[in-house]
Parts: sequence; C-alpha cells; structure tokens
Amino acid sequence: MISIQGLHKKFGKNEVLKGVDLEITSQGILAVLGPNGSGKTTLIKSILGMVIPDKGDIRVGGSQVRKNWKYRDDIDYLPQIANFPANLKVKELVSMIKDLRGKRVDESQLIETFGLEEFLSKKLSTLSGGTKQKVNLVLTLMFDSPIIILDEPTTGLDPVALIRLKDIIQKEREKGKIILITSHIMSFVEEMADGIIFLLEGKIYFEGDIESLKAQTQESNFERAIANLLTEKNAENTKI
Ligand SMILES: Nc1ncnc2c1ncn2[C@@H]1O[C@H](COP(=O)(O)OP(=O)(O)OP(=O)(O)O)[C@@H](O)[C@H]1O
Repeated sequence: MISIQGLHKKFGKNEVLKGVDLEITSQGILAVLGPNGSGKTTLIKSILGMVIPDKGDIRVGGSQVRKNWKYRDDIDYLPQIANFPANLKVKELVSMIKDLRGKRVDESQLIETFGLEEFLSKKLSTLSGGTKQKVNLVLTLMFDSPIIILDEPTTGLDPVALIRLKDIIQKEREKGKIILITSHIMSFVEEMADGIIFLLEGKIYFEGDIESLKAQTQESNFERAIANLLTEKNAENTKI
C-alpha cells in the first residue's frame, strides 16, 4: 500500500507538485500520466525517497518514507535514464546490483526472455539504446519485490521485446503486486493499466479507470480522451 498526502515539491521557483493526494490500496497496474514536465518522475522519486518533499506525508506499507530506507527493499525501480558504468560488462553489472541489494536471485530466465545471452560479456558502452534498456529491465525485474515502479519502460524496445515486457508485467500483476508505470505511449497504457492518474499543474487532475475517462470526456479513443483533458483545462484557464 502506498499513501500520499499533501505532497508539495518545488525546485527553485518551479512548483512542480502542489498538493498531491493519492492512496494506492489495491494491487494492479496504475499508470502515472501527464504532459512533459508535469512531475511524474518527481512523484515517483518522492515515493522512493530520492526526492525530498517540501511538505506532505508519504507512507509505503505503513512506513514513513522520510529518514527511512528499509521499505525500499520492497520496491523494484526502473529509472527513466540509467547511467551505467561504461567499462563494466553486462554480467559484472548484474552481479554488482545483486551484491548491492544483498539478494540471491536467478536472472537467467529474464536474460533469455530478452535475448541478452550474447551480450553478457560485452561492455555496457558498446550496447545499443534498446539493448541497454533490456539490461535495465533485467536489473529491475530480477528481484521479485511486491512493488514495481517503471519509469518509461518501453523506451527503445523493438516489437518482440515489447511483447515480452508486456507478458512479464501481466505475470507480475497476477502475483498481486502494485505496479506503477509512466509512459507516453497511450496504446501501451490502454492495454496494460487498471487505472490511471493524470498530473496537471501540480495536482492529480484525473484519477480513475480508462472507461470512466472516456465517459467523462465523451471520447471513445483513449489518446483523444487524454488530449481532451488538456484542452478542457485550457478552456478553464481562459474563462474570465
Ligand atoms: N533535480 C531537479 N532540479 C531542478 N529541476 C528539476 C529537477 N528534477 C525535476 N525538475 C523539474 O521539475 C519538473 C518536473 O520534472 P519531472 O521529470 O518530474 O517531469 P515528468 O512529468 O516526469 O516529465 P517527462 O514526461 O518529460 O519525463 C520539470 O520542470 C523539471 O525540469
């Protein structure tokens, strides 16, 4: 369970989150959506304790996030941009991350699923963007934690890898996990998400399932329903 109350965060004068309240009590896939710069990554990093909020309360599994690190053992996190040490080989990075987390896991199935066997002895600097993302996914998904947070997981993936990723996420969902995903690929979100939140101007502007969003916006197409939220907000802002 993840509980967020009154979350505020600004960077200098840039007020990114202006009072976000969110209760994630049930298992399933929640997509965190919003325009570029709306604060999706900031929200995720606040949950992970990587961004310190100015105000607000965040609890994961009942534990306060502030000045705590133990709860992070229960979260597998895929960052949007992974900065890997260039000279390390893929297999060295995998063992390093396992050592850091102090967990014994068998990543061989994931390596096979993403066709990474032939890259295990290659240096990270020599890999293509999509292959790096596959490595990034293995590092995240190998730990089997109850909460998974994926920031733009589909970036750079070819169609086969994308299908494999979707199957893995569905299997993780069936295990009863809480899965948070950010993505700008609306077809991916529509296929995968049980619910969405839409961040706009520092707040959650919509929270619910995709069918409710379509009903609210009177748009049968999900992408258009999302665009409709933005134009609706624009219209509101220009009202006198
Ligand atoms: N460490 C930081 N220092 C200063 N500004 C930051 C920092 N991190 C984020 N920001 C700013 O906060 C705002 C929100 O950024 P964030 O990355 O959370 O947005 P996002 O919704 O994830 O965007 P995108 O869809 O482009 O990934 C942006 O204006 C960004 O420039």
